[in-house]
Amino acid sequence: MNQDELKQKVAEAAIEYVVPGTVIGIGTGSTANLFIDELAKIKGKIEGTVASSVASAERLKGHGIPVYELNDVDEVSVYIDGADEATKHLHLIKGGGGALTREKIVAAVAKKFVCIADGSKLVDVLGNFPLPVEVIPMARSYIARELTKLGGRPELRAGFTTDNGNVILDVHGLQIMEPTKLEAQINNLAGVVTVGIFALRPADVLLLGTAEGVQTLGGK
Ligand SMILES: O=C[C@H](O)[C@H](O)[C@H](O)COP(=O)(O)O
Repeated sequence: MNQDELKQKVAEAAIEYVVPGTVIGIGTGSTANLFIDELAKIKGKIEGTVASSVASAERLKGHGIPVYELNDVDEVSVYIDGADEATKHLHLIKGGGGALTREKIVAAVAKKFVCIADGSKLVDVLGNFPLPVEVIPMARSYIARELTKLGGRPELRAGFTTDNGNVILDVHGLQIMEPTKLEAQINNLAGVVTVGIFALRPADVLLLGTAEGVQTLGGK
């Protein structure tokens, strides 16, 4: 099976985690898009969704699936989203598509976070994938200097603005041995909106698409 077929398998498997009659949190990216297409087949069974990006909201609406503002819902039963890297501890790097801030917010609200990814995303140590950091534009140079002090090589994502009007620094060359510590450290820099490490609030379940089938890591 190729990577797209593996993504399709985990998108299908994630349907099992949809809680009928509730609001579902929806991630961003190619794997989340496949999940949205699967969700469309059972859209009558859910109350609606909250989306972590404008792009996902548009795709959901295109399927006729209700999309609510997060501020208008009391509860998100489950958040389903992809990742750029994941460990067996369910720590993640996210933000390859630039949606990390809204993703972290919806993940924080959700009772359960189900991460869906093809098996190539599983790593022993996070950091081979350049770590996305969303930054307020006026703080870009300062934050780049601070990230360099932490051992990384930040690169501005050229020509890209987030849904929140900010820029992304992609940090190369990090070996993230202590994800929770680095997440807190980078989040504490004035001007950082969000760092793409998801370790303080890791996934609860990781569904990995492999040639042998869908593997489940973490709780049910
Ligand atoms: O900002 C984008 C998100 O964090 C995505 O979940 C991540 O980049 C993985 O995307 P894909 O499913 O396309 O590999």
